Amino acid sequence: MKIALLGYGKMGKAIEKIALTQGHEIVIKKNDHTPFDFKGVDVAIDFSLPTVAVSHISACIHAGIPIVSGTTGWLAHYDEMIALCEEKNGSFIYASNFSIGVNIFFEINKKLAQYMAPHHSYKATMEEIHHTQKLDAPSGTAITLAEGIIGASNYSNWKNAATEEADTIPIISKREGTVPGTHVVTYKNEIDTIQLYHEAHSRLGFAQGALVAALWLVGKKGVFSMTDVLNIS
Ligand SMILES: NC(=O)C1=CN([C@@H]2O[C@H](COP(=O)(O)OP(=O)(O)OC[C@H]3O[C@@H](n4cnc5c(N)ncnc54)[C@H](O)[C@@H]3O)[C@@H](O)[C@H]2O)C=CC1
Ligand SMILES: O=C(O)C1=N[C@H](C(=O)O)C[C@H](O)C1
Repeated sequence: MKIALLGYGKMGKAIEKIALTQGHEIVIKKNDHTPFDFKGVDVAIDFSLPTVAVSHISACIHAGIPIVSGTTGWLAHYDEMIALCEEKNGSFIYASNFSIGVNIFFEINKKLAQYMAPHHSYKATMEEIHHTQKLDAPSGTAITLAEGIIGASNYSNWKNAATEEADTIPIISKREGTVPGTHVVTYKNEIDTIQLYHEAHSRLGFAQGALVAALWLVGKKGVFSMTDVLNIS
């Protein structure tokens, strides 16, 4: 496959490394606002900036190029991109986290939230730890985890702060060194504590998952998610 990397930073480079070993070709490495041309591109993968992702997704959909985006922090425009993809009969996947481990974690998180829902004495909290270069907070993964709990319980909001509000999940964000990504979901009452913990050891899982998703998307039309790609849930 001929792949366009829209954003050639830590993730773009990690994806390139795997793609080349599998015989794919990187035909675009876009790292700034310089205009580019999609000629000969089979699929595009966007890992750029929260302020840039929407222009990448929109350009790909208009050009009829399947687009996988892992950039976080632009979700205020998600519904707009879905509508555009449907209108133009495009091909689009967004995932806050492409690793298989985290996508399994997402499913367990939803199931645990269902079990915990009747037990009001437990308070849910979340912590995410990432490297100091990360621009957005909370992480996209933490937002997906919070939405998973909200969809299966009496919680109706999340807040990126410590809060005692009964209907709100507090998400604490920490930025430390080069941490690739750690997420912890905790339920606690006076009697005990239950925790779900995921720690990425490197960016390999994110990069592998994004490449799998990109190859899967070629030839398909519509808006998809990692649950479609991995056939889980
Ligand atoms: N969904 C997932 O599994 C994962 C998502 N991410 C997200 O992906 C995004 C990128 O992460 P990293 O690669 O670690 O960041 P990074 O900062 O290493 O790379 C971003 C790159 O975008 C480039 N860029 C800036 N302006 C641009 C423009 N106009 N067009 C194209 N590229 C431009 C920068 O020069 C930089 O090289 C972040 O939003 C991060 O949260 C990161 C890891 C996994
Ligand atoms: O910025 C990162 O590095 C990561 N971002 C994603 C997120 O915001 O959840 C995924 C992963 O945790 C790494």
